[in-house]
Amino acid sequence: MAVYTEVDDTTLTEFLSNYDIGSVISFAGIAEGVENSNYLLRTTKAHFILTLYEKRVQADDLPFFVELMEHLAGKGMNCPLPVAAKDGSVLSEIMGRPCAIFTFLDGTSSRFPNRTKCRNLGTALAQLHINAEGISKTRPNALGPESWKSLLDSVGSRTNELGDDMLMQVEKRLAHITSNWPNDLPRGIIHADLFPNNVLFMGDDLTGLIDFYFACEDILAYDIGICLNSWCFEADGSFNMTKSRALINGYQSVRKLSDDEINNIPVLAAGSAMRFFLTRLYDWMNTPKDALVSPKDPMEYWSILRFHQSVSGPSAYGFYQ
Ligand SMILES: Nc1ncnc2c1ncn2[C@@H]1O[C@H](COP(=O)(O)OP(=O)(O)O)[C@@H](O)[C@H]1O
Ligand SMILES: N[C@@H](CCOP(=O)(O)O)C(=O)O
Repeated sequence: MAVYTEVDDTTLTEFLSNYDIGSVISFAGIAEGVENSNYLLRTTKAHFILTLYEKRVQADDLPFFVELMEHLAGKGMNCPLPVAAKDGSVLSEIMGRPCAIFTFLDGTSSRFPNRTKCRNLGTALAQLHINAEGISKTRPNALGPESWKSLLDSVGSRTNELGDDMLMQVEKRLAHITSNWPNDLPRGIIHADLFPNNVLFMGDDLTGLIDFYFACEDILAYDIGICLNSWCFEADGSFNMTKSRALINGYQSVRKLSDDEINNIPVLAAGSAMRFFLTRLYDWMNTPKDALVSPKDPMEYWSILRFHQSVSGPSAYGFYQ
């Protein structure tokens, strides 16, 4: 379960005395998630989420994430709002970790979202891209293409534990992606981790976007690649073009893609698959066997990557049909 840092009752009570959010009814660690520790905090006033930042989140980036969530919520998007303490601050510290309290969003995530949810996700993604314009802070993508080679090198020959010649194969595919990477597509703030577990629904209605801790400035259409990979592949590894078309149509109902963006979808989706393959590979090799959180399978993203490098063009995703 994703609770890396336990919070004891005395520390919690002292911490909450800085907020005007009612008295605690219950406080429990949340099993989902892999990056941070999250607690569901129920008080006499409302439900909240207490997040303690762990692993990949840099404390210096927190003001950007907080501004982004406040900015998007201000534009009417359903994303968590940071809750200010009595002194007006939203970022704090507990058990030696940076932390913040957020509003709780209703809804549940789906492991295998249907076509309607895919369309609604596409619409929300485009709204996020447009609504994020104008925020004052920015953040480069710490996990962008220029970071991939050093991530792979940090695992090195242990990559071959995944299969014969795996290191060489990854290097070859990585070189192919980076040498074809587009550098003149529209850029903006992207979510960069909008997997189904980070999107909440009631029925098929999208009720919330969460987990903005990989958000950064990058190619907008790269975010579509991330979503195609995490929303449109079935449990058996097959690509579902009906879902892909729905996602893309939802996106384009808000923000039209240029031909240049569309033609680059295969390489952007392959790059996204490479990024998640590499972080999963790193975690696979570096997570202690007795850790509370199980690392995710890198090979799932290897097979997704191979799909994108085998397609003949954007029609494989439902474009121009
Ligand atoms: N604001 C929120 N409202 C409702 N549930 C939330 C909220 N933030 C987090 N959660 C719950 O906590 C889980 C883990 O959160 P997440 O941000 O994905 O963690 P991590 O950053 O560790 O991946 C989510 O799957 C969701 O169940
Ligand atoms: N989505 C990433 C891992 C990050 O997990 P999250 O719970 O923060 O979305 C992956 O699947 O590799």
